[in-house]
Amino acid sequence: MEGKQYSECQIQNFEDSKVAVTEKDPIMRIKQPGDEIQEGMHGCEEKTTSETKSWSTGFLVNMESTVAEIDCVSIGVSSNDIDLSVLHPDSSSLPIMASLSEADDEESELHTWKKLGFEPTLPICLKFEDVTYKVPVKGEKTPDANKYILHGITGLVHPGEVLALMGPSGGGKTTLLNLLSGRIKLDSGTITYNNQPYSKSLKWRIGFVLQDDVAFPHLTVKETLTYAALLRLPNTLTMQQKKERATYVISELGLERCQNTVIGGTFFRGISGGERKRVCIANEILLNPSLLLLDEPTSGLDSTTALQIVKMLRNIARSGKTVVTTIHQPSSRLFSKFDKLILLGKGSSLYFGKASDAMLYFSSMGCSPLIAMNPAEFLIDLANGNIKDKSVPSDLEDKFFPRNNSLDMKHGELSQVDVHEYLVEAYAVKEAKLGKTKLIKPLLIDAEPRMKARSSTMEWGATWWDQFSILFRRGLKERRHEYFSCIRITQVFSTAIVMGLLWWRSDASSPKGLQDQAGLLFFISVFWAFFPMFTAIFTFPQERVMLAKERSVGMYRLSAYLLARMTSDLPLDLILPLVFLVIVYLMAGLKSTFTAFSLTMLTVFLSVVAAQGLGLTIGAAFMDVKKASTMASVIIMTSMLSGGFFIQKVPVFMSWVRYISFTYHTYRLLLKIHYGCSTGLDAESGSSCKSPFKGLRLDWDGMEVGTMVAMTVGYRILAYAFLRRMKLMTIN
Ligand SMILES: Nc1ncnc2c1ncn2[C@@H]1O[C@H](COP(=O)(O)OP(=O)(O)OP(=O)(O)O)[C@@H](O)[C@H]1O
Repeated sequence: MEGKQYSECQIQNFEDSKVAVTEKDPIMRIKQPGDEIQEGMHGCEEKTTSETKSWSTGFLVNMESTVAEIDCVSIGVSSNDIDLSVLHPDSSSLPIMASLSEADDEESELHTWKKLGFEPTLPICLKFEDVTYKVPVKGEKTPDANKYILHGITGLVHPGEVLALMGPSGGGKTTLLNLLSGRIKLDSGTITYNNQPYSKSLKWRIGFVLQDDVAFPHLTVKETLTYAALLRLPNTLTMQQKKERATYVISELGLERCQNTVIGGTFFRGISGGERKRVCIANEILLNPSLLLLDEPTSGLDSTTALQIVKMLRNIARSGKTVVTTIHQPSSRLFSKFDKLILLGKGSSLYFGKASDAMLYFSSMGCSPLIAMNPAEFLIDLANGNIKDKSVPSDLEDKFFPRNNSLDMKHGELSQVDVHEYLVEAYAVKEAKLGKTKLIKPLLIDAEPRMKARSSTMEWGATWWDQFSILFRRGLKERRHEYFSCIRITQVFSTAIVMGLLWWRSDASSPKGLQDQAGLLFFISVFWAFFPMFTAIFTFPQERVMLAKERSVGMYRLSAYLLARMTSDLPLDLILPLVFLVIVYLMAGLKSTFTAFSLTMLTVFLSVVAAQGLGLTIGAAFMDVKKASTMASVIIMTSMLSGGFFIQKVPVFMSWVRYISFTYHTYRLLLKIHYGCSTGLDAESGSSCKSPFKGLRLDWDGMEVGTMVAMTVGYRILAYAFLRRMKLMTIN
């Protein structure tokens, strides 16, 4: 097949997608009789003059019939994009192509895709040359002990193309993708976007779909995408336009059927895996990125769903975007959808070029499948150094074996390392022969002025207030299940009823009864400090990944998020204590005046928000539920013991502890509300208010309230500072 696999076709007229094709080199051999049926690949390189567009194409199609030759390839064309299908100048002799109907489907999909009312995308030509990345080896003392994850990777992808990064697990695909996205810094080599290095302005133009992308499990697909649109799309669009964009993307990605279904999580079902991947892609597509990077968008999906996703990516690319995706084990049909391919093995490049040429490249060095094999399987095998069921290149044989060994013996003896080394060397020779500059000669795209022009206007998608209100609404929706969570409600109800029964109609007129009631008030202080604190501890560690992801794409300000998060939690945090107190109050017979009840309620609210602040701070400081809860239990113990109920006479050097204990302040406030300022002067304490408790002043001085308010605010400021630090750690 060598030498004849390209045809030069010129398009002279492309009205209504009808094209006239003039063939300069009419023979393109697709399949020779007796060959295994090969599944299709295509690639194209566009050359544009003022009058005509021409492509040199390499194109193989699925063929059910045994056809020796086909004269030409081509072309469904619209003004900006090309979509290849197979035609023959003499349609009467056109063989039945398995892929024809599929091409028609894609054409119509492409057509609808292009109707997207998005602003034109800035085309990005991504070029990377000699990209090397290494990490220090842990435990090695010498500064030079590094593990090379990528060695000198070179490649190029144009707008309109899909570049696949393929290779075995651990080959370095994700690392390369991260480098291309600007998330991590390369050690040597260059990565350019329209011949410019990475800059902050590009952040808005690059969409990155992570391998295990995260989404809020309790939001529906529509809610997820609408909130993302409201927060991420530029301020120049109205709220209505942003919502319309979300709706449009939902329909374009075929998510209408599941738009009202929740995303789902570990313990409850939501949308399917394929739908989830599409939601993640939709999340990035919303922004109309110029460069879309995807890490394993098809992993865990069945072959039909995976094919749908890759077709969609191809259509996205055809609408003017540059798409780079990692892929594990594509089927041959799926493989045929890629324009370019980089085959990585142990961090080295084994092939870069048109996906359709990959098999030819390896066969040109004498390495072809000996049995029927999916091209992707063949390539992954090679990248793993597995030469079984493949012809062994003579150079490889000569290099590693004496001339008189039999072939079978040789197969047995060839190690994966030998094969890998040979392929790396062979590719380096090819690169040297072709010259890297030729291999990665980019199309000239004069995008610099446009790149600069929009960079400053894309800072925040919404004003601070809008961000706050959107995040507040999203928080309410995401946690609506918690508001009606049976576990929490049962916990509070049952504790209240048990307490009410234990202190049933308690009487504070006797010293013993008074002591019992003080115990009840102390328990209320403890419960409404620890319950909200423990709930708050989980907030940031649980949302850490989501927060880091959303902040890394500049979705909102941290202050807007923090305030929205705190306020959207308040309804539940205030309703539950209210219900609790009503039950306890009625059953336990506490001071039955409206003022006493209202003040008790306010005190408990204050305790809840202060304790919540501490919980948030601990969570933000550790960002790890286990560490945070260990720390919290120590604080709780200290706070409870120094609360003033168990011990009155604390050693002087430990007396300060009580002032940072909110149990202490809450307890004292409750005592003051219920027993303070009864009559006369307290002889023992010298206070103007007579206290029924020995040595305890119960006159109002505002100290407890002041301290609790200071804690409420102070802890939140601390939490903010810790979250800011997390931002520095996780986001470039
Ligand atoms: N920060 C790091 N420190 C140490 N090793 C790392 C680091 N990042 C990546 N690696 C190693 O580099 C290699 C390539 O990792 P990478 O995640 O890029 O592979 P991959 O091809 O994407 O694999 P998979 O297909 O399984 O996701 C792996 O061996 C990985 O353990």
